[in-house]
Amino acid sequence: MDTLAQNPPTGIAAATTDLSKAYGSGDTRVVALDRVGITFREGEFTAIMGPSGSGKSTLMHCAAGLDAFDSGSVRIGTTELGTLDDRQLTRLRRDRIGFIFQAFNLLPTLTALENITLPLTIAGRRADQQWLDRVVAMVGLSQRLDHRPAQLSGGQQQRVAVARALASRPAIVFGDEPTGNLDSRAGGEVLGFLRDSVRELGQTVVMVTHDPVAAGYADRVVFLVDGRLVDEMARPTPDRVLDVMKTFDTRTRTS
Ligand SMILES: Nc1ncnc2c1ncn2[C@@H]1O[C@H](COP(=O)(O)OP(=O)(O)OP(=O)(O)O)[C@@H](O)[C@H]1O
Repeated sequence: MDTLAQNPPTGIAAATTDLSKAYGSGDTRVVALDRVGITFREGEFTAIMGPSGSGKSTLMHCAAGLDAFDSGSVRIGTTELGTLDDRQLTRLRRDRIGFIFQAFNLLPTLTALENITLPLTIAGRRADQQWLDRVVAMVGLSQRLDHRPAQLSGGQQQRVAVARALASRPAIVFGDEPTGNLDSRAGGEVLGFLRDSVRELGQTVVMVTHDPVAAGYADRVVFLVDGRLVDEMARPTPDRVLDVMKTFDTRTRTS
């Protein structure tokens, strides 16, 4: 697939416009996303934060083509997800999007290298060896490529998952609490690698997190409350993020 021809550079890796989604109906209807408009620029690291139930995971899943939405639009590059059928959507996810989840989701019988290249193998694509070497070196796994997941620490396993997400050089990488299962040191390493992938490799990364320290690694933080985008912060620090989160606690308690 000639992705460049289909997707001329726009500087925008992904964007949502008036994105809305509700679960259930009648008395049990919950509006998870309420007309969310957000742009993820190429080469930028964005953290999505907000109180529990504010719609973070729903936003990520809709933006990544994992979940259907009710109205509005989502685009990856210049491709509108609403125009794709299931088969095209599956292909877009496979070819253009990288995923990192809280659980590492590695296959236990495969080596680190086989896990990293598995999505390419499934897609029938050859790895760009130079790119793969850079990614593997960046996450510090060069000496451990023959190890199986059980022979790696949690932090190392998540580094394999980071390399797997980057291996196809996707348009955008989505992480759902990627450090949720790691201690603070291993989590800090993984976040450092994600930041390096943005700084050194020009990747675009979007991460859902509860952790102000994790958000401090991002270039900007967007805040959701009750399915709405309510605030945004450039060059976040953990303290400033915490201050904003505290105002949400107060609002929730007094509403
Ligand atoms: N499958 C579902 N069925 C019904 N309601 C759902 C479903 N998934 C999410 N919701 C509701 O939609 C709202 C947003 O949920 P979502 O998981 O996106 O929030 P979140 O900010 O990611 O929460 P958390 O931080 O607790 O993971 C919540 O009120 C949640 O209860």
